[in-house]
Amino acid sequence: MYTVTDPATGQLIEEIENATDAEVREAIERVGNGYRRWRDRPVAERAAIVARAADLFEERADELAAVMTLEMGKRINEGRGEVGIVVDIFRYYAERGPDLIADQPLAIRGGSAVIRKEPIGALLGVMPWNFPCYQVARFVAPNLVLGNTILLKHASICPRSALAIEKILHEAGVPDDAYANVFASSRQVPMILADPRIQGVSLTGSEKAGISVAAEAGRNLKRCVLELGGSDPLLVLDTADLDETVRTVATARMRNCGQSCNAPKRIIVQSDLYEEFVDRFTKRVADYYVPGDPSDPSVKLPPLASVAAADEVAGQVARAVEQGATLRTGGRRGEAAYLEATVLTDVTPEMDAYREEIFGPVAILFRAESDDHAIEIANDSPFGLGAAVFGTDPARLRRAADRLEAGMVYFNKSGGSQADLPFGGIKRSGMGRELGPSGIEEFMNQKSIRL
Ligand SMILES: O=CCCCC(=O)O
Repeated sequence: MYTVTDPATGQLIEEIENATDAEVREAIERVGNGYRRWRDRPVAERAAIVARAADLFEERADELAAVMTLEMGKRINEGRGEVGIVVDIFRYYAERGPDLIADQPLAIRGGSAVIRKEPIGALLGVMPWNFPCYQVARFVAPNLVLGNTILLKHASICPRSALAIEKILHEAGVPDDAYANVFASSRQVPMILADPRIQGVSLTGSEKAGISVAAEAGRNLKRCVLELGGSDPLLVLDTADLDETVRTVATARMRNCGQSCNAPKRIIVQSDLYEEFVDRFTKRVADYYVPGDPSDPSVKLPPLASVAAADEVAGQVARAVEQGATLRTGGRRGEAAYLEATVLTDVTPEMDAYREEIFGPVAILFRAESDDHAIEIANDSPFGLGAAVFGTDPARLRRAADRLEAGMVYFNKSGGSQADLPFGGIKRSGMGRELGPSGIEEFMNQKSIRL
């Protein structure tokens, strides 16, 4: 069942039946048959359609933000911000896409060749609830410009976002056999991947979902991009302005109610700053991140996306405390899907919280005795999505960046996607890249033509 439940009140608003197997098969057939027609249209036409989609997303930013607030509790202003990134992504691929997929001449021994950049077919996208519009955009925009067609299975708590996105794409001129939303269940994903018309899958989601989709993709020899969890480290090596660093780090951790794969979930602070940092950070979190109605633009801490998500995170916090961590602030569940913003310290490698991802408004602070120690703690994780280093000495920042096991490193800033910068991780954070030039290459046939 796809459901709309307001996480701020717990009220069930709408239920939508899952698609039947016959409906899923019909959708596969549609995007499978539509592939050659879409691929054969000139790239300039596909890019113009993607540019029109950008305009429509921009026009409907308020409407989309309101849908996200209702479905998964996103703060209304963050929803508008998310749609802003979506617009950038569609515009980036509309403008840069045609060049990114132009023939690439290659001098080779004994002659010359050209790398022709072609689409591969119909693709499946399996998308999560934390950024209902952005996650779809970074998969869909490059692939539509390239000439692939798309079957989209959105998260079961975001059916209205899924339909609003489909409507925009169709109104922009994407034919309904080039993009189709399907309310499939996770159990129908293997059947979709087994179909010969589907050539690849992109999943953003949990490690568990990644393992199951990767296994099906492997069994069926389908290409796959996985953007999974993270427990990103943020290193504070030194600072010229502690209050500003504290504010920036707290904002990064609490953004989207802490439900970002690339949020800085482990904050590692040099020992000479540690005590002061912990005090000021705890005060900032306790005073500023007061829970409230996500549709009120002045509210800083919305509910989590669902009661189940809030229960899970509250359970992780309780277990950490049982295992010996210090709870500096927060930790209590509120009504519906609310959970107080939380700060934990004294988390040790023996505790579950040391290694697992905590997908909610919970910051864990660690003390490091040196840069090397900070890097050692940062790398002691099964994940490798992003990392951030804060400091004033460019040489120390660069040295840390060289040694951090992560797909992305940011200096004096934490995460924050941008259309032209590749995004992705290593280790258990997944494989492949989205956004930037790399994002259009994942489902591309780089055909070698020996002239
Ligand atoms: O959950 C991952 C999405 C990242 C969003 C962002 O960087 O803005």
